[in-house]
Amino acid sequence: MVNEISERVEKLFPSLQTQRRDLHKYAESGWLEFRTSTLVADRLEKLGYSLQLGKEVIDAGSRMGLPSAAVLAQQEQRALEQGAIARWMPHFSGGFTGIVATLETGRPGPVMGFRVDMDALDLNEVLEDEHRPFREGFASANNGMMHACGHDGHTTIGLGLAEVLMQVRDQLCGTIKLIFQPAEEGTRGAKSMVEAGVVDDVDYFTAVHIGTGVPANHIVCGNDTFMATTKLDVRFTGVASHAGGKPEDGRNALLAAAQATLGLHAIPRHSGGDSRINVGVLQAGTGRNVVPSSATMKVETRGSTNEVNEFIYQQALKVISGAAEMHQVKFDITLMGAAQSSTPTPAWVHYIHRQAEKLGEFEQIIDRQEGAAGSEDATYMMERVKSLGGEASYVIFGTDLSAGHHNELFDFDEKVMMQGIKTLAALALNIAEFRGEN
Ligand SMILES: O=C(O)C[C@H](NC(=O)Cc1c[nH]c2ccccc12)C(=O)O
Repeated sequence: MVNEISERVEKLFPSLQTQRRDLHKYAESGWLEFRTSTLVADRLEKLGYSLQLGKEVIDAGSRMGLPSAAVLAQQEQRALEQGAIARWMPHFSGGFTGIVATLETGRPGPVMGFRVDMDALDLNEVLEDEHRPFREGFASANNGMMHACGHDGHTTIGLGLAEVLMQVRDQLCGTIKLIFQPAEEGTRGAKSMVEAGVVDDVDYFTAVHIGTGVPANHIVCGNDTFMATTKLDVRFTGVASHAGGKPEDGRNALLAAAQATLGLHAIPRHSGGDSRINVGVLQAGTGRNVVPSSATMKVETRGSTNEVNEFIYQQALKVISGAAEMHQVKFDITLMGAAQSSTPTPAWVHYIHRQAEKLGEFEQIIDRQEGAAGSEDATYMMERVKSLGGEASYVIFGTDLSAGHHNELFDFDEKVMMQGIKTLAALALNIAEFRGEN
């Protein structure tokens, strides 16, 4: 069985590479994955999956950090010009770029959910010969959007998995659910899929990432370093006035934002775990001799537990309103993204470990590892599945990187996509083992 899967996946490699490079070239940021999602839907339908699309799998009100209507419309147009398949577009229009593909095997068994993400980062790719994607003609054609976190690889893994599982469908049981999620960056998309009920029937859930500093040919079966996080946009609104003639008439939004920034970074640590705070953007003012009447900030809080993050978040709200009060300016806060902390379930991690072992191509198979803490909104899906009694994990496939994640020179060794597909396919094929039915 293992050999059969390996051979099937290896045969797919040239098409996986072509697929990944096409997605890389037409990188699309969160909620703007219009071209990507039409191609994914089309492919999955051709493979024979039943599809749920757009509003069926995305709860409109739970979307966070959605671009403006103008940007959505303009990017939809851009996608069509770049080869998006028009007949699928009505499903995704307006920022509903999510897909769930289901394969009912017709044999009794559990529902297995696999989640991949599809979005690029707001980043300009390096367009120079030192960077392979440019050298080989698949660097991003979209200014300010770049696949610099490997989600082009994740989407391709999802499509490759779909193809292989369909090939071996006679050997599968239960139901396979492939979840293609928008807007992971900024932790904006997963919650809307959870609120649409996408994972409510999933018994065994697995999300994947490539890279993240894990060496090539290593696999982490149960990554558990996720920090809970909240992302806030803050806008201060004051009153402009003559900085020389009537400074007392002004209400200084720049000072409020600056005060808030220092106050945010002075929030105490928490004995319950690690925390982070970052003011990543601060923009204010219009002219040298004008008391600044507007300021905007982009802020994120993180905590190693939901409780620690909640503490930092609540403190942050007080700091922001205190700074506004101090300078007599108005403020409003928009929640732009959020994720939870989550730990995988040990039995599922153990099962993944055994399947990875059987593949016989990993040099190291690790259950968990201490690591640089990042955040991931797949944690919403993991926590929902766990709360309903299911199993969940987050698997990392190591790979050589040309530069770190979120860097303009990021690229990965495409062979990792095969390891990803093989491992996930093995999880589905051998599920009877986990259920103790063998
Ligand atoms: O908060 C975000 O915007 C998500 C973003 N997420 C990632 O970069 C993914 C990530 C970071 N660290 C890890 C470790 C394992 C898997 C995935 C990751 C982050 O932490 O800034």
